[in-house]
Amino acid sequence: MSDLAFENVGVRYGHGPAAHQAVRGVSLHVPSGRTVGLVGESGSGKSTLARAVVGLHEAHTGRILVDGTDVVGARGSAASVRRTVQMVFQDANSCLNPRMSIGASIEEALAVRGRSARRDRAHRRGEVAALLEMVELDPARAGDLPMQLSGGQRQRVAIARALAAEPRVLLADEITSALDVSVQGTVLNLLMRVQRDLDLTVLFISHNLAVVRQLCDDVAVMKDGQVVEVGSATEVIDHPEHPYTRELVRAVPRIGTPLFGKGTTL
Ligand SMILES: Nc1ncnc2c1ncn2[C@@H]1O[C@H](COP(=O)(O)OP(=O)(O)OP(=O)(O)O)[C@@H](O)[C@H]1O
Repeated sequence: MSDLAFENVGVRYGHGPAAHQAVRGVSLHVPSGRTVGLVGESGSGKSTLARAVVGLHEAHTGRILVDGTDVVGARGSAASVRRTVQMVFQDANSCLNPRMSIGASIEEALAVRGRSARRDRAHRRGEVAALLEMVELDPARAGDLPMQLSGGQRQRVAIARALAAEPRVLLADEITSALDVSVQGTVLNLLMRVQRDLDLTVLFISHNLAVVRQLCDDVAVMKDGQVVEVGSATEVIDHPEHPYTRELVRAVPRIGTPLFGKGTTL
């Protein structure tokens, strides 16, 4: 378990007058072992904020604290603290080499983190098998290529790769939105189980307020690079205070309500 805190974080793209301020003065706390949802319309800065934690973008103001250590521009021991944070993306293909078996991909993630690098082959295979089992994939499939797996299975492999690093904080960026609706639930159930079993601290980015309400303890709402409302997920979604949150909640289609005029329902 680890505590993740954003203090007055700003991230911009580009420099000078043309710079685009994607994240502006965000302060947010993701307490140890809790799951916090991050919602907001497309372009509100959710991915940028998460990517700044793992160093894919540099925050130009503020601090990002993992267990009290600032990981912005981290070097040395702070860089090793940052490695306790792993991110899973919407598109599993972005982290999987199409020519590498899924077992080799997971083994690579183990080696990068120094786990297994000096162990013998049988030991490494055992670790890969355990990770595949953890994400509910048959270890006998370790030799499969990504293309031999379904989208949901590939996302499980991406989660296994992230877990190979023994993270304490997981950033989940729209991890089911590229998947068929029928498999989204199984991947989300897996995430919930893994979070509980490993006591992970999770920042869960999603457009799906119903999922956030079910999965998350708290939720933060982002608009134009800023957090405009934060609170318990049920409270914020059931009783939104900020006009923008109300708009987001209103935009969620409800079963039985007309979608495109009379007679068309979900
Ligand atoms: N690499 C980039 N270079 C320049 N601008 C970028 C870059 N990535 C994102 N942006 C801009 O920064 C803003 C925030 O984008 P970001 O992807 O963080 O939003 P988001 O809330 O995650 O959106 P989505 O829900 O669509 O993923 C947007 O205006 C976007 O166009």
